[in-house]
This record gives sequence, C-alpha cells and structure tokens, in this order.
Amino acid sequence: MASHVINLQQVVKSYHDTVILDIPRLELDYGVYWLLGGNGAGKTTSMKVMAGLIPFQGDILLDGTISCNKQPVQYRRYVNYAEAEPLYPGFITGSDLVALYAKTKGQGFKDVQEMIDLLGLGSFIHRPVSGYSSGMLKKVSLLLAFTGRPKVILLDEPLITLDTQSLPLLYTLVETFHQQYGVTFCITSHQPVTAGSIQLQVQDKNIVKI
Ligand SMILES: Nc1ncnc2c1ncn2[C@@H]1O[C@H](COP(=O)(O)OP(=O)(O)OP(=O)(O)O)[C@@H](O)[C@H]1O
Repeated sequence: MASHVINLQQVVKSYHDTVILDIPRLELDYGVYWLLGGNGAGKTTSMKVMAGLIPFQGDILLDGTISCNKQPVQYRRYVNYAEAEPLYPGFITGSDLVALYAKTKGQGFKDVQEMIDLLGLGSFIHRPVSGYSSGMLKKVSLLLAFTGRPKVILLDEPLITLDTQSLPLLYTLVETFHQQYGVTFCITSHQPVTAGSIQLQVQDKNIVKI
C-alpha cells in the first residue's frame, strides 16, 4: 500500500507554556486540502509546523520515509511554503530570491522564467523588494513556492492582496502542479482555490477532516 504523503505523529506545538496544537495523528494522501479555522485557531502555526520551519514535539513523515525532525534538510527540499505576509530584507531583489531558491531547490518542474511571465513579475523582479507593494511581494513569494520539485506545497492565505487578474493564474498553477506534477497542496484561504478540495479544520488544537 502506498504511504501517506504527509503523516503527522503525536505532534504538539507550544508557545512558551501554551499548547497551540495537539495532533495525535493526521494522515494526508495525494490531494488538495483546504485548511479552515477561526482567527487564532492555529492555521499558520500548522502550516509552519508542516513546513518544518518551527520546532515541535513528535514527528511528520513525508512519503512514509523522510522525517521532518530527523532529516530536516531533505524534508524541506520537498515541502515548499509561501507565508501569508512575506517579509524579505529590503535590499534583496526578486531575482536574487529566485536565484537562491533555484540553487537550493534545484531544477524545477516548470521553467521559472515562464512563471515570471505568467504572473507578470517581469517589470519589477530585478528591483529591490523594499520598493514592492504587498501584492508584488505576495506574487514573488508564491513564485518561490512553485520552484524546485516539491512533493507538497503549503500556501498560507495565497489570495490576500492578489489582484483579480492574478487569481485565475494562481488557480491554473495549483491545478497544473497537482495534476501534472503530482504535488499535494494544503491551502488556508477564506475561499476555495480549487473545486474538489478536501476540507480540514483546526478544531480544539487538532486538525480534523470535515
Ligand atoms: N510566535 C508566537 N509566539 C507566541 N504565540 C504565538 C506565536 N504565533 C502564534 N501564536 C499564538 O498561536 C495561536 C495560533 O496562531 P496562528 O497564527 O497559528 O492562528 P491562525 O489560525 O493562523 O489565525 P488567523 O486566522 O488570525 O491568521 C494564537 O493564539 C497566537 O496568539
């Protein structure tokens, strides 16, 4: 039987003495998941834990073999994350970020220049990010989440600050990466990004399928 793409085992995340997440087990197979929950429920914390970006107790297995806590570098190579409100040092350019990601993530499924053109980033990608609007920053962070050859892409509030013309482009990228490249998505959003997404909810510190 095929392994689960993501398998959370006894995951507990606390900030100081306050337990924010307590997830005894959660198994996610290939799919597009839509993560719901009220303000402060723990959606962003869940995404950062699944991205392997913040410490937590327990473990997460990718494809049944790669442990987030024991093989963090390998794990993070295959799990991409775009945060809700991206922040980068002001002096760096979008192109610098793309070059850095290309170097660390390796050859991507899709040509980066093609995605730059698709998302309309060409006119500012060579400028320092200190001059970007929040929507421009958001587009760059989304582009970076689609670099390399991820097995999982986590998108935290990908729709906020994006203009209406960009929404269908993002939907297309998600569909393409899911259907053609076999990528599993977990997305927090106030509206579904794709039809047929599987709903999850952060409820009482746990993540449950609804
Ligand atoms: N760095 C931190 N230090 C301490 N507490 C934190 C930290 N980050 C988040 N929290 C707390 O963890 C809880 C969950 O926060 P989180 O940002 O994950 O919620 P969320 O569901 O994404 O909320 P929202 O919908 O408002 O963005 C909240 O009570 C928040 O105050």
